[in-house]
Amino acid sequence: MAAVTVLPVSLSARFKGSFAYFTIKDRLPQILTKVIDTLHRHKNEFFEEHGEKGVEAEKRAISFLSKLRNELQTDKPVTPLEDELPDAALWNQYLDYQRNLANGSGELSWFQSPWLFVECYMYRRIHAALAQNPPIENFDVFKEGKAQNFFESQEAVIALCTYFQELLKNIKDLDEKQLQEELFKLLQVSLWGNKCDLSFSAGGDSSQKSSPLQSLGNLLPYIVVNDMEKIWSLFVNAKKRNTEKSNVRVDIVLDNAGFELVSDFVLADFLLSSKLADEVHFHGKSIPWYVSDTTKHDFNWTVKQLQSANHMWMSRCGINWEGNLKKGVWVYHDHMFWTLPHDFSSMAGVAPDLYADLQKSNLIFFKGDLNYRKLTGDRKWEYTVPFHQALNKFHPAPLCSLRTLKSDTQVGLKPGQGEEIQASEPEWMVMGKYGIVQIDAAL
Ligand SMILES: O=P(O)(O)OC[C@H]1O[C@](O)(CO)[C@@H](O)[C@@H]1O
Ligand SMILES: [Mn+2]
Repeated sequence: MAAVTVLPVSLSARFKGSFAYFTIKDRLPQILTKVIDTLHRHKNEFFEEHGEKGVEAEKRAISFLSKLRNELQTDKPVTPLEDELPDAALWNQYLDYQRNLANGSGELSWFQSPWLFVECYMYRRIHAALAQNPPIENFDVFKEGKAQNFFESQEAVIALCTYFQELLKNIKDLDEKQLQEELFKLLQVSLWGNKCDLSFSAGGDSSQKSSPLQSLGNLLPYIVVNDMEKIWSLFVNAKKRNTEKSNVRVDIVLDNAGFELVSDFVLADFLLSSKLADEVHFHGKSIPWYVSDTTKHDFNWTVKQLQSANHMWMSRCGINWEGNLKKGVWVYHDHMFWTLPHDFSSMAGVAPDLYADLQKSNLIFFKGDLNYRKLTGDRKWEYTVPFHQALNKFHPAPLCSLRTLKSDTQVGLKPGQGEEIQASEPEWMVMGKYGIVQIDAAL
């Protein structure tokens, strides 16, 4: 008989004093308040664009959001979605599933439910507040914040683009060792780029201020799982095996727009320019999500911003990247699954088309904290549980998480390692100071 794996409990605000508890109690209401303020501030714009209809829609959206905030703060049951958006049925099935898991203990409230579920649910309701209210249905309440993060990171973007364009000049002459070193640097830039998300700071300033390359050495000790050597082996093996027959494909499941996205673009460009890979597939969100996550609009906007920048190397990057998209060696995808509440172990069942697509990849990078939570099911794992086990059969292809820790779940540590860091820095799992480059692949 096959062994049945017992999964640990889900993180949840029902554990008073936990990070989930503080997130739901403090941070989520703050985010909702900011969203409401944003809509207020755009009232005139809605009027100018759509007349009275625009203002009425804004009022309806605000009242829907105030009701949502009230439900959250008074720990009301999580209610089925009432809109007719294409994913509503899947959401409501998931809500039923969560209710059944709770052993029919009645309605599932905000503070009693799994954290991952209610947090995703809040963003889905924010989306509904707009999507149900034409003519402002396409307004992205987080757009301004994402743009601001990009502009405030300008110096870091310039430093990175300049470094990269210099590197490209002699990339053909680099030997294996040097290529490996450059790959490691750009992986780390993309990893630390994940510090710059906006839901963590509840929409406050979180831009990249210093030069992203200079500090890498100092940050190295904070990478608590470092599988960079394995990534290198994976590329070397993939090249050997694939020679002329088929392309080496890398996928990047994106996280935040702003500096992090630029760091992902640079990594993707490096993989092609160094010929370690032949095509890169990016996966973004189809609705505004977790304040700073990348949508198709953010993706294209960022490439355009770089292209038209008043700085030679920035614009060179933007022009090259636009070219990559036109040539089809860079491909942007979005899929409804990324904004469902399910963890990734359900992907093969819920979104078999996406799973099948990812199976074509030689290596999938998952950026950021939320993706890590979804990879590992957002559970109270022991630190030493192997990553492969926590993935709970999710394995479309070799995969790697590039994530700074902003939630209290972490697997794949050495015995005693977690306890040791905890002793010197009790908040280490939630402060965004530590990071992982964690791979699951048969090498
Ligand atoms: O952009 P990231 O790295 O996925 O982080 C999202 C953040 O939102 C959270 O879900 C907190 O609300 C944390 O897990 C994390 O801090
Ligand atoms: Mn994010």
